[in-house]
Amino acid sequence: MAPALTIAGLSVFYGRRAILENLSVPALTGGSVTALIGPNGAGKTTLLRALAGLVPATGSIRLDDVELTRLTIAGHARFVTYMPQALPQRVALTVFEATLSALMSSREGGLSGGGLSSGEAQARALRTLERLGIGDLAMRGLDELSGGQRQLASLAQSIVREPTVLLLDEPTSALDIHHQMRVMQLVEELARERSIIVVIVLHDIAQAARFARRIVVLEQGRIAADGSPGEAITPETLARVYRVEARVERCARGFLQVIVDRAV
Ligand SMILES: Nc1ncnc2c1ncn2[C@@H]1O[C@H](COP(=O)(O)OP(=O)(O)OP(=O)(O)O)[C@@H](O)[C@H]1O
Repeated sequence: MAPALTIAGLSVFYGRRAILENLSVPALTGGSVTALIGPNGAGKTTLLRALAGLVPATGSIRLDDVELTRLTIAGHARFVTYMPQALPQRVALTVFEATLSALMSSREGGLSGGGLSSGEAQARALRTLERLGIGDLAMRGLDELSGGQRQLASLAQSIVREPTVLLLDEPTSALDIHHQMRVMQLVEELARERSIIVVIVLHDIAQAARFARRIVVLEQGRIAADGSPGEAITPETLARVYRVEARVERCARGFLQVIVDRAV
């Protein structure tokens, strides 16, 4: 059965300020992508960090029978991989070495790489780079990559682990359109193939609608909409949450398109 992640009554404070207050999200299930969207400062990164166990939170985050809020950071890492927006990758490793070492550390932590031989682990690391279209960067140093290439290398390190829950914070923000599509296609395929629960923060609403089966719209730490792209992305929601006048239309292939006319 596909895994399910359920958030109930979740609160996160920075100092005395509530960033998320009593937030509940019905089960996010493995096998498809959920996009988390919303304006700057809405609390999207804070929510991902709470799910990854990186900020203190009260309330409940259940992954099937496991209460994640009771686990240590290392305990979280057995189930959850989080790719942050900022990429601290000025380290003296090649792209291949960094990908392999992410996979090996996940093996120690009990993730899906657990039963792999070192040959199989190397093959999986290379296959991940190839699926992301960066096989040619395998032997390049992380410290000699462009911003977009570094983002792709960082993604490789997250997805190679094939965690139960994959949290990606704006993973396509530095990428050209070819690589944006490639990443989103791969993430969607991996979710389906491995029943991974993928939660991805995106600012590109059309991209979110194209690849996510479910969209959660966050506004000032609260859920403003939650549903299929057609349910969650409406001119009314966009006006209320983003303060824009926008049209939501379907292209010839049936995908939602958002045409923003002006900020209001
Ligand atoms: N370390 C921190 N200390 C205090 N306040 C913080 C901290 N990190 C974030 N915040 C505040 O928490 C709120 C939510 O921030 P968060 O980064 O979660 O928003 P976001 O939705 O991811 O925004 P963006 O789209 O701009 O990345 C913001 O008001 C921000 O100023």
